[in-house]
Amino acid sequence: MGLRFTVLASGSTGNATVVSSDAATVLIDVGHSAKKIEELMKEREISGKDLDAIFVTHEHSDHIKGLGAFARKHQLPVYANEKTWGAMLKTIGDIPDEKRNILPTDGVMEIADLRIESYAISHDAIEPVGYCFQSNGAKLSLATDLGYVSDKVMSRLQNSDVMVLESNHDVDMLRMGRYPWNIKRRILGDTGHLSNEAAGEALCSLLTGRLKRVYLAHLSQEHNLMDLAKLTVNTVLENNGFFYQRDEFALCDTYYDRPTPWDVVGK
Ligand SMILES: Nc1ccn([C@@H]2O[C@H](COP(=O)(O)O)[C@@H](O)[C@H]2O)c(=O)n1
Repeated sequence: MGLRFTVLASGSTGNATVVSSDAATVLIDVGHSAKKIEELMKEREISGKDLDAIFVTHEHSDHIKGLGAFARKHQLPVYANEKTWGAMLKTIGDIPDEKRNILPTDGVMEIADLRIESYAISHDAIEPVGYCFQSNGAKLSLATDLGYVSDKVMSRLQNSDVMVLESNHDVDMLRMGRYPWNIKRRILGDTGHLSNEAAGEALCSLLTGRLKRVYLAHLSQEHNLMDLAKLTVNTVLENNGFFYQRDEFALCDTYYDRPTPWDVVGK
């Protein structure tokens, strides 16, 4: 096997993803209570005992809500960059020194046969990152909570087999919606969240023959619908000359309240 993964939950109410290679399993973000994360994992027939480590993208509560309790309960090592550690320590409570690991913002590390690459993203957290995972020739990339896809980010995402990509909002729905203007400006800004259109535009530069599936993620419950996100992404792709068959490439759903099915990436 290359990799397998499940997005346990995705959206501003809580985020968590499990990624496994043959010899390692990691959890990325713990954005629900520890109890809820256990329940979501149980739905995919895994538990905290199956994990080797936790990786953190950034300190916003929808990414670290249950981190401290979950890491302590399962005595798991936690990886985050230095600034993120500084920003989240008060919230997550005590993590023993031997379980605290500082990961470079743009770095690579290995756990058994799982290669984990972190890369800087543009979001209004102290030093947020995305992650790419590789094993046995398979590559999975996670890119959510980013205001825009920089050239540097784009280069990290190239050659992915599968991606989890933010498609947070429909711009018109957000503009007409009930959020206060300062929040709308934040979401639409360079350190906010990717719109459906922006996700489609990013995919125009990423859709090589290798990319087989993109999970649209971190959808707003206020300003988006999965069908609308898919329609918009597809329209952007088609307007840019990208037409594909269902067996060549697919846009897939994530959910704020339940896990995606296990997806196997690569052989
Ligand atoms: N009153 C609110 C509502 C949302 N946010 C933040 O906006 C972003 C998008 O949220 P969605 O639920 O619409 O995806 C996200 O970062 C929320 O935390 C806010 O700050 N205040």
